[in-house]
Amino acid sequence: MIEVLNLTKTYGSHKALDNISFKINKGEIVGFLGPNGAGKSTTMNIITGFLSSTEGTVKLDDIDILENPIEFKKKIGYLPEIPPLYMDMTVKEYLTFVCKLKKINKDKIKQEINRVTELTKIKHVTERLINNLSKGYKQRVGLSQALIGDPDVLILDEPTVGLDPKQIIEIRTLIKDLSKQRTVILSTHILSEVNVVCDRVLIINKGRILTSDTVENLTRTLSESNRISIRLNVPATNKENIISDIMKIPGVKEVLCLGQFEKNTSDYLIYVKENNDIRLNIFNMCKNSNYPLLILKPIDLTMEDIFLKVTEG
Ligand SMILES: Nc1ncnc2c1ncn2[C@@H]1O[C@H](COP(=O)(O)OP(=O)(O)OP(=O)(O)O)[C@@H](O)[C@H]1O
Repeated sequence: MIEVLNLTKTYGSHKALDNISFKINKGEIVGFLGPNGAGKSTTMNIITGFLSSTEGTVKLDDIDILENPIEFKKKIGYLPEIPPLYMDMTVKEYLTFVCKLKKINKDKIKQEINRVTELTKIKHVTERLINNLSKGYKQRVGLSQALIGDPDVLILDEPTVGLDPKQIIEIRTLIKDLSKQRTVILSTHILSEVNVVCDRVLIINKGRILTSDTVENLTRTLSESNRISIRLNVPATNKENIISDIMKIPGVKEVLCLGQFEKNTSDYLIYVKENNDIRLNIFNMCKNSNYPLLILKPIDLTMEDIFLKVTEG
């Protein structure tokens, strides 16, 4: 388990982190979110031992980063936003170099490179120059170096930035696979990535942790009302009657006509008071009023909605 305890970091007179504390359990994938300048990189740099804190500490399975920095760092694999690669080395040369830096026993280096390149699925390119690899493959080489020494915790800074959609899916799948054996902290600006990859979200702003919960719980607690969108096979010229019929359903707060997206149809967004499931009522109202119902879809808060609600207070 990682424990961040009362971490404060000041740069001159500027407080970049203001007494933050959080815990991350073994095997969790946690998304670290925050606007620019929130303090994400500062936190990551302290957890990985690149920066020292002004106050507070970080513990990993009871090893304190300040008391035992070498043992602590052995347990952490870090992939910075720009992977630290030497372009004129082959993948094998580079990973051998990283093994030596991480003090892997000389006799075990070949075995270790085999292990990590199998995990990241780059075994077939180990003899190639890093410079000639695609961006997705370079990212896999970066992940491989983070995995050398089999660390318990992986810290990944924007691991999918700049990749094409196919590579993004591949790297996300890889991260999910890797997390089965270890804890992953992922800093990202791509909010949909958090939905797909993470078990939990930590939102930081102005050096303070604002919230830490599962996406599901955040969606539930932050929704002031549920929303349902419907499409009727009735032109928008009838919208006054339709809105008035929908408003008669108990639990409906507000109805907006969104316009026409298909010929002879109209779409409506219905705001419903909390804890009211009105889907059957909508269906029956449509049947009784002869409004053929083409689509009925509950709309959840997106990660963008959650992020804005939390960071804007
Ligand atoms: N070396 C430094 N000297 C002075 N101020 C710094 C230094 N590094 C960061 N800061 C400031 O500390 C605050 C937190 O910065 P940090 O880089 O941790 O934010 P971030 O959340 O990672 O932002 P981004 O998403 O833009 O990378 C910012 O206001 C930043 O300007």
